Amino acid sequence: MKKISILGSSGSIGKSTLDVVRKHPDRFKISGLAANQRIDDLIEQAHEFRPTIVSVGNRELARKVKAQVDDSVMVCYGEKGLIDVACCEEADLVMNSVTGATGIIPTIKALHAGKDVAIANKETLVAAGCVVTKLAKEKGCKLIPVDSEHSAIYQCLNGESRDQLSKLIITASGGAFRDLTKQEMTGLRASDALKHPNWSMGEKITIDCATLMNKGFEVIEAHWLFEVPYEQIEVLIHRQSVIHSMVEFVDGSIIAQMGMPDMRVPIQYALEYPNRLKSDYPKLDLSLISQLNFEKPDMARFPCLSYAFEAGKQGGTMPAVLNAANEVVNFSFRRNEACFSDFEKILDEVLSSHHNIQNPQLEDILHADAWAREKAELLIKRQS
Ligand SMILES: NC(=O)C1=CN([C@@H]2O[C@H](COP(=O)(O)OP(=O)(O)OC[C@H]3O[C@@H](n4cnc5c(N)ncnc54)[C@H](OP(=O)(O)O)[C@@H]3O)[C@@H](O)[C@H]2O)C=CC1
Ligand SMILES: CC(=O)[C@@H](O)[C@H](O)COP(=O)(O)O
Ligand SMILES: [Mn+2]
Repeated sequence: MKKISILGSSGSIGKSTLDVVRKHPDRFKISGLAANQRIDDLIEQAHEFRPTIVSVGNRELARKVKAQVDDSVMVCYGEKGLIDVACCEEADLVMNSVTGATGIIPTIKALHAGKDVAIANKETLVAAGCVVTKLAKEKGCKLIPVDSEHSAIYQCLNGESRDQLSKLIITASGGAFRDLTKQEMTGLRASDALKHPNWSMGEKITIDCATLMNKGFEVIEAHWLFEVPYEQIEVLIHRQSVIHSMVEFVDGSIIAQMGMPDMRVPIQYALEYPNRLKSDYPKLDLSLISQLNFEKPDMARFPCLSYAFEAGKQGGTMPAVLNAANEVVNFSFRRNEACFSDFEKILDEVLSSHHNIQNPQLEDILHADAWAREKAELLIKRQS
């Protein structure tokens, strides 16, 4: 039995992870669960999966949870609670599926505690990839990709020699605005951006898909996970989201991983890696798909993708700044306090006024993150 702690159990990835666990009671057991605000979901999960520790966003919510779960369950809260769940003694593997830079410290603490981490929380790798990947190596812990593209690449690289890799090809649906001109995108709101063509996910990532920032983050994520230079990472729009990503080798062969757009597949692969378990998830029937389309991304319509390539290449604290400023604009956009064109404008302004620090320590990253949030918030306030 592998014991798993889930950070972000009330979210989209968290719930899909619990569904995988539910389907394989002989293989997985839940040791800890952490949510933030959605305590009703967490309480229900605690009743079903019987973790030894749970955590929620604050003390008041923890008090409510305590009154409704078994006495034996330890109930924590806040930043420390998230860390306590990540480091709980029982856990063999931590699924990090919180959103945003909140995931950085719990990932680091889990690795320090010797846990393998299944990493869905891409913002941790974007902002602190240098620190986290180095630490995982030092501690001999696995950092297993959950993001569908990175799981695909992980599978394509299985058994291959790294020096024969020629490039990674990360596929992208193109997001909700893929068929619109730049002009048509200006007036659009969060409710429009939330209509992802292929995947059902949390709101923050779905908005990031509409700006192609999600794809930009995935480029940086791939750079750190697979130690591949940015010049060897390509993005390809593939509107069906059936090929989850590809790897090209020096002989010109391309290996692709395919499947239905269902996150339970990469999640299950991460939980059971390097083995595969039987599943009853809907299978891909290629005879029902009349065509697979591919096109180059349009950086002029989607400047966030080029910001990410640029920030990744500059390295240092630049990706942390990009991530933090994006979190602020994304949040404001969802509250109708920023418009779609603010992603381009505000991120450009924050990035160009940042004094980059190369080879950053964790403190430099956290400091850059805080600086970028403040700067982006100020810019949004100023223009409204
Ligand atoms: N959804 C998907 O298919 C994919 C997601 N990812 C990545 O996985 C991560 C999660 O995405 P997704 O599941 O869609 O997001 P959701 O918004 O659905 O879920 C986020 C989860 O994180 C929790 N959370 C947020 N902030 C805190 C905090 N401060 N402390 C504790 N818990 C917190 C939420 O708690 P609560 O709801 O209780 O407030 C919720 O459980 C993101 O980094 C995303 O980029 C990557 C690939 C695919
Ligand atoms: C499911 C998943 O991995 C998401 O990160 C996905 O990549 C979103 O789709 P697009 O970014 O291709 O729109
Ligand atoms: Mn993805």
